[in-house]
Amino acid sequence: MAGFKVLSDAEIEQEIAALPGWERQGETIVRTYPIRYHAAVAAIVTIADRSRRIQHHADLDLRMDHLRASITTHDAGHRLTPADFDLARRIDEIVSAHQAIPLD
Ligand SMILES: C[C@H](O)[C@H](O)[C@H]1CNC2=NC(N)=NC(=O)C2=N1
Repeated sequence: MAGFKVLSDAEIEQEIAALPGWERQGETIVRTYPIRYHAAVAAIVTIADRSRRIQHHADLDLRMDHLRASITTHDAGHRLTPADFDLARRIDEIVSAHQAIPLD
C-alpha cells in the first residue's frame, strides 16, 4: 500500500526513546506487558477494535501472565513506519487500563 513513510534508523531511535518499555528487534518493535490472563483477553478485544478502525494490526502473543505485542508495517515490506509507533502508543493506553488488577 502506498503512503507509508519508512523511518530511518535515527528516526526509529527517537521514537523508541519516547516509548518506555518498547524495544527494536530488527524491523519490528516489541513490548512485553505483565498482565493477568483474563485482563489481557479483555485488552486484546479492545486492541482488535482499535486496530480495525485505524487499519493497523499488531502480532499479539498471550501467555499465562504476560502479553507480548510486536509491530511492523507489512504494507511497507515489513519496515518500521510512523503507523507502528502510533499503534504502540494506543496499545500502551489500552493495556494500562486493563492492568488494574495486579499480578500476585
Ligand atoms: C488493507 C489493510 O488496510 C491493510 O492490509 C493493513 C491492515 N493492517 C496492517 N497492519 C500492519 N501492522 N501493517 C500493515 O501493513 C497493515 N495493513
